[in-house]
Amino acid sequence: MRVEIDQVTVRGIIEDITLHAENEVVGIVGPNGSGKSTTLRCVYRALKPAAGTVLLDGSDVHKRQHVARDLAALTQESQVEFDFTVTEVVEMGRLPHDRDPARDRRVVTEALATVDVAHLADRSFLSLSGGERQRVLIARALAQEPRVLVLDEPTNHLDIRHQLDVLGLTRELGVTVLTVLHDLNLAASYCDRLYVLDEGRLVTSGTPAEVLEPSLIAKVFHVTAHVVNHPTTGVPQLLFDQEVTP
Ligand SMILES: Nc1ncnc2c1ncn2[C@@H]1O[C@H](COP(=O)(O)OP(=O)(O)OP(=O)(O)O)[C@@H](O)[C@H]1O
Repeated sequence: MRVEIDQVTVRGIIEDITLHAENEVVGIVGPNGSGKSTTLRCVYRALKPAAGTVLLDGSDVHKRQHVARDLAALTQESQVEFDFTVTEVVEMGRLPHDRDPARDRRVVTEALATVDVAHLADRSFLSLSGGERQRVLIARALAQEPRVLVLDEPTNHLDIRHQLDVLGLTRELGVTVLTVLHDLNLAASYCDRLYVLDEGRLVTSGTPAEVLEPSLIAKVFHVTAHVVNHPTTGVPQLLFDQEVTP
């Protein structure tokens, strides 16, 4: 599915953001407070931009019906307030779809296994660790069988193995994935293209190799970076000096 964010402005926070993604993994990176989450909020309809549009396959997300059948979001606000079991939480992902008990069960079981939480199926969500909760929330998003997956820092709380698992999975899904990532090396490894935000504006976009170069890193993040190619994948990775530039 095609996602087009066109000249979106949220007053005082982001200005004139344009971003396109279609059946690829697109990363949004940038310093704290640069407007990454705000941009995503306009996509999953938590915010209506003051100007600009967000289109899903050409139709305005704010006017479209049944958006939850197409789009799932794992957000900074994704929470479970009550004491549901893990299975119940993941089953919530099926709510946008017409009921089909056999299929629903199969999809939920598969989602639990995919993010390695099947063994927690009967546990209370509120009793889980931070990383376990995060994986269950990812399972809920997968159970929604979205064509667009919006992820705000999906690797939060995850150990390195589960970070790699979850990001690898986003590539295998073959759907449009829009993800905010703080770890630039993970972004370089798993994203087809990156958009860099700074102070609410789009600075540049392109493939990780095009975008993640030392002068851009210095300008946007105020650190000195060296680019090395990963010895087995050849993907550019960054090594940082410890000093922070003013
Ligand atoms: N509802 C709001 N009212 C006022 N300011 C807001 C609101 N939402 C966000 N902001 C401000 O807008 C800026 C961008 O916030 P946003 O959460 O989009 O940044 P971010 O790039 O996702 O940051 P981080 O990396 O810290 O998660 C921040 O300075 C934030 O304090």
